[in-house]
Amino acid sequence: MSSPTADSTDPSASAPAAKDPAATTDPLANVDRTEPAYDPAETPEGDDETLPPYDAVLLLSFGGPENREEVMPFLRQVTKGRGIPDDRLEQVAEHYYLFDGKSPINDQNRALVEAMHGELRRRGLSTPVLWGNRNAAPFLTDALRDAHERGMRRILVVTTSAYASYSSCRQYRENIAEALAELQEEGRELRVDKVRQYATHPSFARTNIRLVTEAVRRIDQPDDAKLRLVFVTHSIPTAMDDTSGPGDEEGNLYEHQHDELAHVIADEAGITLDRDLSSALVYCSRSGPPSQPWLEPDINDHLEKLAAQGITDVVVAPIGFVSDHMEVVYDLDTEARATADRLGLRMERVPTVGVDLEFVSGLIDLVEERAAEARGESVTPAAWPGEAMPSICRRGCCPNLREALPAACGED
Ligand SMILES: CC1=C(CCC(=O)O)c2cc3nc(cc4[nH]c(cc5[nH]c(cc1n2)c(C)c5CCC(=O)O)c(CCC(=O)O)c4C)C(CCC(=O)O)=C3C
Ligand SMILES: [Fe+2]
Repeated sequence: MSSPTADSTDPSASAPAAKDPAATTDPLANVDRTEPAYDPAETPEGDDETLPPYDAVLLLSFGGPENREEVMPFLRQVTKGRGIPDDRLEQVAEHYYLFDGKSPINDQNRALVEAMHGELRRRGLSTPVLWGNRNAAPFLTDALRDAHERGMRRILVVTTSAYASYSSCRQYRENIAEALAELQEEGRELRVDKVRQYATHPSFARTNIRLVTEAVRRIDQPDDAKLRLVFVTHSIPTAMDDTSGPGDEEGNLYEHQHDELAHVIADEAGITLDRDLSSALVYCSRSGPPSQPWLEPDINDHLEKLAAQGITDVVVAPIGFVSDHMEVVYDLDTEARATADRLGLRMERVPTVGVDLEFVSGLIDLVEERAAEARGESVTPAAWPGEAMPSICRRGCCPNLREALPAACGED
């Protein structure tokens, strides 16, 4: 590989959150920063093992703004071509302004890139870990161009989205196809594969089980009848949920995967703690016009109902999100917490899986599994609860209901 040069897409060019005095929250307070920051541009050459056939792993995420000036351009990028009125965007922007325009998501991803690289290194692998976003710098196209500049040709993508559905899976595949087409016009040929969606990977379940179990211990409410587990995910239009899945006419895989995981977590935490833990799956961050049905109930409405039933303590577990971002720090830690306070409910928010070692180790298991598959070796994909999602998405799965667009990493 030729000697790499750092440029503006280099994630290490920005200071990590822990060193940013302007940060209003520090979601990375638990990150071990005693090791020097990982710099993908400085991957040592030598006889370290890589992971054939891949030259690099790329973390693909949603992206978020980091200051006030970036908020409206970010929101316009997210809703591009969707005709969302500016006053709706201004309303969402207010959530970001509460945090000085800085979403925690990018710092979380910088830490995750570092953690994934650390886990690869622990396994004796020197494969670089790159980072690209759909909606904010470093943009995916720029990250892939940079990889091509550095001589890389085959890239393995891991997204920060675990479940089935258009928004959580196919939309990322469309972004990859678009980026590859753009680069092809520049004469740059790259091949990109993706690890399977990991909502049904055992390490995702086990990490969430442990985090919920610890949160129940913290809340100190011994009466099962007064305590509820509240599992939360991003609401999506019911039409999007109805068509989520491998195109087998069944649909509703988005909701089903969350529901199944929520039950396993409640059961397993209950076994560990010898308690009978009741739970519900609820939603946050609904957008779209009121006339369009989205998945319900909303977490705030659910908290009202629980309080009316005499519940005093809630453990809120954001299983739909792999790290803290605006939905977590605003919709849950700000809005839902205010609702809980008003109702006199004690609320314990469970951490997201973030850079938890067991979760990160599971991601790298998936990376190794996908590489073995690409080398033509037979692999038995671990899955619990439920079934493994395919690493090459099925034709027609999780369709784009607005327009058919090319998507990478699938049969169509
Ligand atoms: C399933 C799902 C995930 C989880 C999977 C994944 O992680 O990808 C997710 C993540 C995220 N969604 C995010 C932000 C936004 N989502 C929006 C809009 C929408 N999300 C949807 C679904 C999802 N979204 C849908 C069906 C819409 C409406 C239609 C559309 O526009 O596609 C809008 C537009 C404004 C509004 O209408 O609210 C914004 C600003 C951020 C960044 C937060 C930060 O900055 O920290 C993240 C991680
Ligand atoms: Fe969203």
